[in-house]
Amino acid sequence: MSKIKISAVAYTNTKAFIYGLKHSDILNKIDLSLDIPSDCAAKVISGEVDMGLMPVAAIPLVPNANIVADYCIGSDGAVNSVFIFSDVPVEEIKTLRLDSHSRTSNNLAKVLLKFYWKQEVEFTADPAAKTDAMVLIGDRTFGKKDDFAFAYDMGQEWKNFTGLPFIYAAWVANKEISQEFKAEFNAALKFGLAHRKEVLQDLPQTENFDLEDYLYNKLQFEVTEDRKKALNMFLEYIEQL
Ligand SMILES: C=C(O[C@@H]1C=C(C(=O)O)C=C[C@H]1O)C(=O)O
Repeated sequence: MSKIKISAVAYTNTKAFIYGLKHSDILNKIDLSLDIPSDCAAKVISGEVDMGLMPVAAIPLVPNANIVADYCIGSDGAVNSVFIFSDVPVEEIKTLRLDSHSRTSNNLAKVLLKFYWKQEVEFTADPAAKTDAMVLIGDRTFGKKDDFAFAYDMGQEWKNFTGLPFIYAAWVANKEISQEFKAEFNAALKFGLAHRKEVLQDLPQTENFDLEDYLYNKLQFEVTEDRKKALNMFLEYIEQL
């Protein structure tokens, strides 16, 4: 049987899932690559891999997209790794630099600025551009919150806007995946989440950042009904951008 090709996010938020996959027999049935989120999306879209933990904003671009696991990268309010960092308060943001690693959070910033804060903002993907504010996600944000005049946690801002939790990345396949494989995959992810203590022990200490709080409280990993509702709402907002 040929192996199922999988791309997963290379950030700390995915370490428990990777721990689960590596401590399960499923490891022999998959071909796993770890990538930045925008590359996960590109690989699932192009068919280079069969499934990936990919930014949900890219789901509409995936042929035959289907969510194949009960777990995700989510939050209910603040997530502490998805930010708009800004020199000015949000009402004064005129220009914003997007994060080349991101697909979901770049769109979340656009949705929040347009529909929640009602700001007209010019966006750029040029990493050298000088702007009022920028989107930054993942491990590169750890401990950076106090370096900026304003730090907007977009998980929290989405909750303020909609009252809902959020889902940043989901396990999405571009083809039919067997029930048997899905069950084994879910069990491996669940095992990893149950062993976050071991995962924490292996992580390098990070200054000004509470990794335990991040892995146990800020990040939430279940695909709940409210999170699905948030996903549909988010994708509808993206269509109206
Ligand atoms: C919570 C996070 O969620 C992520 C944000 C993503 C995005 O913005 O496209 C994609 C995958 C997740 O890693 C994070 O990276 O900090």
